[in-house]
Amino acid sequence: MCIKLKAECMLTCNLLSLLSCHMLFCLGNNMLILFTCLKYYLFFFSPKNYDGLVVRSATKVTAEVISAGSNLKIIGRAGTGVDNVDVEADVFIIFMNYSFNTPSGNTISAAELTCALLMSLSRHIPQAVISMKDGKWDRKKFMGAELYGKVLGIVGLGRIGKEVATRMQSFGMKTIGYDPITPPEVSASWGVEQMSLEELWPQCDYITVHTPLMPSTTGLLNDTSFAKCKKGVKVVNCARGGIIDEAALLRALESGQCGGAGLDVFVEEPPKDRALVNHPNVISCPHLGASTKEAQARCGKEIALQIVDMATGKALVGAVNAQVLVSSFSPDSHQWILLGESMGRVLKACTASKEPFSQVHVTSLGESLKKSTGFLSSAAVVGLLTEGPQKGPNLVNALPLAAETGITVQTDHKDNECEACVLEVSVNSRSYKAVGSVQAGVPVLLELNGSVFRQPVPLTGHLLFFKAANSTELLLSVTGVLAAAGVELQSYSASTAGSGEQWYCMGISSLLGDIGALKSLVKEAAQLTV
Ligand SMILES: NC(=O)C1=CN([C@@H]2O[C@H](COP(=O)(O)OP(=O)(O)OC[C@H]3O[C@@H](n4cnc5c(N)ncnc54)[C@H](O)[C@@H]3O)[C@@H](O)[C@H]2O)C=CC1
Ligand SMILES: O=C(O)C(=O)COP(=O)(O)O
Repeated sequence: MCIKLKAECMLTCNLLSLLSCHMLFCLGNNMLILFTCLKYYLFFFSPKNYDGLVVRSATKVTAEVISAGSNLKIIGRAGTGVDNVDVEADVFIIFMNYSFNTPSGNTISAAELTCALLMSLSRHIPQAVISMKDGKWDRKKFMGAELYGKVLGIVGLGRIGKEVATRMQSFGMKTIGYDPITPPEVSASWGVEQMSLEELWPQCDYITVHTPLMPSTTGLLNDTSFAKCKKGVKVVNCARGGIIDEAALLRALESGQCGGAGLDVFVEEPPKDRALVNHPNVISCPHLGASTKEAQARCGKEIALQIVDMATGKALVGAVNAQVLVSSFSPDSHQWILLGESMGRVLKACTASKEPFSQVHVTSLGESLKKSTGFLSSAAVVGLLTEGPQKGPNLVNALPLAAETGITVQTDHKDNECEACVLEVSVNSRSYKAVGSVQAGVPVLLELNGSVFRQPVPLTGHLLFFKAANSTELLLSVTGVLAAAGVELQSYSASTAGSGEQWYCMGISSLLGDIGALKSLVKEAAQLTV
């Protein structure tokens, strides 16, 4: 048993050797993780086959991708920015995936590339290289300027901003900066004096941005802020395309307000509009900040360890619903989760009223299920909220989703001798109840709305439930309807004869095309596939 890996694209393969050694030996689960940095991996792989997805920045993990991944439990971002993962698409998605990233793994690499771009801008190195390859010897054209004594403005004083600052200080640059969160005394301890952006713009010879891309940082450098800068200011963007407004930058380059730009990132990658890339004062890279052997090895190792930790129940402090998710990886819990979900589906199908549930009560019975009440209730709510066979709520988002739709979920535990799960729901002040257990590794239904089944009902395959008055003809009539519809009876269980009506459950070869055919024979009927 192991985590199986599928890698897409050569760039991710170098992660793989590290990842595989961690994953293959650490886990007792059978998970399939897809590593991809292909933008359109969906066209090649069906995400529903995977338990996990590990991406770099090029793969856009959209709401569509996430909802197509019905088995998806984890999205790992082997890198810093998570702007390519749509974690806030809607409530079905917010809690669905336990999303990791490896923020410090590529800090040094991104910082070094930033410094390289700053140096290249000051001495026109890339342009000089091209000119030499053209057979020229143009010493005048590439007159540069020292970095020594110049002022570097760093917008965003997080991990990368700090590393850039300390490196550029060794060139004798004065480093000033702005960050709404990093305290000024902290940045001062590594040599960066903080000030407002209004104060910062006019002082800088060079500006480098190191913030995430967010609404508040989109277009941080725009026409207005460029106008406040020193004429000829040089800028570097190794963070995300759009933090420096691309149209404003082009205008500033053309007017000479901006003397040069070093760009590793673009709003559109690769950029279709090549005006910036082709500008003589722009030097650019195809998003290479994290593309070093060391950064990829670190990010690969970190994401692998994070996934292993998650799957083995460690390092989950502060994660929403993490315990539920962890339990879903444990083979022991798996059948109980299936039970909870199946019971939810049975009660939903067998509830005569189609009104929404207002209250759900889940009780775990038996010492060994003491710690299972949480995931049993999530699983039961998944079953209760699932509409048809299509993908709906899942273990992680079920409880928040129930709360949002006004359903109160209560849980309880009782140290009975037997192990069982009791699910009760209220609809319009009527309550419905199911009791189930796992017997010989199979989820079974023991009781439905007060009727105790003589034989536990295995909750697998196609099931037909009906409630009817106890009579000798009933079974013959029902099997007649099944036979007429070409449906085979595979198993049968009746509840103990109470007074009057009883619940029956039949395992059938396929669902009836028209359950209404039973109308004249039974009081209530429902069919479902679990
Ligand atoms: N080119 C590449 O290959 C790479 C790019 N990156 C990008 O670099 C960015 C920064 O990475 P880290 O330094 O590791 O992140 P970080 O989270 O350590 O630092 C970001 C800093 O930006 C600050 N910030 C947020 N809003 C701001 C605003 N309006 N003005 C000024 N500062 C603001 C935050 O307070 C934080 O201190 C990432 O978000 C990522 O998009 C990261 C790695 C590689
Ligand atoms: O870590 C980041 O934020 C990056 O931009 C690096 O992206 P990558 O993993 O190289 O596609």
